Amino acid sequence: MQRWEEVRAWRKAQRKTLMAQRLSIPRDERARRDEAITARLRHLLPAPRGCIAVYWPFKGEYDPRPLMRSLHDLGVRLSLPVVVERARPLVFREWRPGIHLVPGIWDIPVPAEGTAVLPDAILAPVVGFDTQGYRLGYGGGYYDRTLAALPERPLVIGIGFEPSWLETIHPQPHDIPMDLIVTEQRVIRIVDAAARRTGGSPVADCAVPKGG
Ligand SMILES: Nc1nc2c(c(=O)[nH]1)N(C=O)[C@@H](CNc1ccc(C(=O)N[C@@H](CCC(=O)O)C(=O)O)cc1)CN2
Ligand SMILES: Nc1ncnc2c1ncn2[C@@H]1O[C@H](COP(=O)(O)OP(=O)(O)OP(=O)(O)O)[C@@H](O)[C@H]1O
Repeated sequence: MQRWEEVRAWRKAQRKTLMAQRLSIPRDERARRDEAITARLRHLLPAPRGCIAVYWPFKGEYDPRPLMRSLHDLGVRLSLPVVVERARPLVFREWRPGIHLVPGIWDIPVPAEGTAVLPDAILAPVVGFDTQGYRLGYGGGYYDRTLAALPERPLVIGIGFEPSWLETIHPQPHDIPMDLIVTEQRVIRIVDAAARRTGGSPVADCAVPKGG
């Protein structure tokens, strides 16, 4: 599959299947999977500094709200994505427990106001992910556009349930691979994500000590 029209139609069908599958997970089973993901993320994200972009869950995504509260208590600065303009990069606005949220695009709650922050790490909910670390989202291209526009590359952590795996999403030039994928069963590090993202080699990304 090469042509974008073909890939786009295929992705649309995959989204439909994966989302229906996700929404059919029974409530107690979902709670178990959510807890397992929360436990993994607590191990991965202990730093009481830095700024992490999270999200307000909808359509059966992993619910990061318990994690958000505990990270906040640890002193981590959190932010939520806001679509300020269609087909433009996302803006991340600071979130703290109790702040005023208003319905954004698709009625997803977003901070009513607040300054834009640049996250060091982004938790990105996925509809699907593939064996090379590429993300299938809702078709808006928002995360890809945002990553392409950010001045510095944050760590991108894709979050989803095990049945969201796809062999390939048929990556296109605009698709940016994630660094880590966390599911209820495992954490997968995408070894060459950074290299594929910049088009360089992994070696070129390493700091080389001067004079030796
Ligand atoms: N919880 C959560 N919040 C999130 C995201 C997310 O994935 N999860 N987003 C992550 O991106 C952003 C919202 N994403 C959106 C993605 C697509 C469309 C949208 O309008 N889609 C078109 C279909 C496009 C196409 O198929 O060509 C539509 O529904 O008409 C809207 C919002 C920001 N907030
Ligand atoms: N950096 C970019 N600049 C301009 N357009 C982009 C960029 N990244 C993605 N797009 C466009 O956005 C659309 C994204 O489609 P794609 O199937 O990759 O979305 P997605 O990753 O599933 O969506 P989302 O990230 O919103 O959940 C495509 O039409 C693509 O051309």
